[in-house]
Amino acid sequence: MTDCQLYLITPPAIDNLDGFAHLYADVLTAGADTPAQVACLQLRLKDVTEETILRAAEALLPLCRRFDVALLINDHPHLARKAGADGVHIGQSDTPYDEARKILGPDASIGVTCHNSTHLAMEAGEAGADYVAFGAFYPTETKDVVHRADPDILDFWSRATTVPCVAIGGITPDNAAPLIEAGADFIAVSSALWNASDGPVAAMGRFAAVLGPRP
Ligand SMILES: Cc1ncc(COP(=O)(O)OP(=O)(O)O)c(N)n1
Ligand SMILES: Cc1nc(C(=O)O)sc1CCOP(=O)(O)O
Ligand SMILES: [Mg+2]
Repeated sequence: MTDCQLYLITPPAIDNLDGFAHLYADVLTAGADTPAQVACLQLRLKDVTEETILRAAEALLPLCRRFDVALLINDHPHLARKAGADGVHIGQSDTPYDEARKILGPDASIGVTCHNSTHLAMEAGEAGADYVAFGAFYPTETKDVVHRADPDILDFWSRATTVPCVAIGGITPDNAAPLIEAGADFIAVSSALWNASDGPVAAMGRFAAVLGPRP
């Protein structure tokens, strides 16, 4: 039994926004009322203009609202605010937490990358982060990762604090179980869903099976 939920991350490029929005709606429909119900979507577009990010947010936000999914924007607190998104995810080299909080206000969700460091996570948690993210747990082609994390950090973190933790990096339906068992509150997934050979909806079904029944 788990209350771990799915945290989806968009592909780094979306060529056909209408097509992607339809696919996203299908994924959310497949996940609705299942254990894998999606808690969050992070819009993570790289090497695109601010206008492109805002247009994507505008297309995806109504679907997020309809299915009660939080929309977070990667890297850009100003764009998150402009888009009316629920918050931002920032890394260690992005806008500092305090500045992001000033831009977004007290009600926004702000998540912080903490690699494999409980020290970074303590700093983020004490500053007020809504979640901390550990990774990469497995090899990934979505991003060049420097830091690798071990499930033990999830176990330690979930016993020691009440700040939610996200596990990220190469997570698939086949390798997610140790992270869920170790205490991840969310598993963040990109390529295992969007690039699944039998399609994202089928992959959603496999994540639902791994997450098991809700408590
Ligand atoms: C949930 C989650 N965790 C970690 C990251 C990585 O953030 P960052 O280190 O800023 O790297 P980029 O994603 O910006 O390339 C994330 N995006 N989401
Ligand atoms: C965006 C990102 N950040 C990571 C980190 O370790 O901080 S790993 C990663 C890629 C996540 O995509 P996939 O599920 O395709 O591996
Ligand atoms: Mg970043």
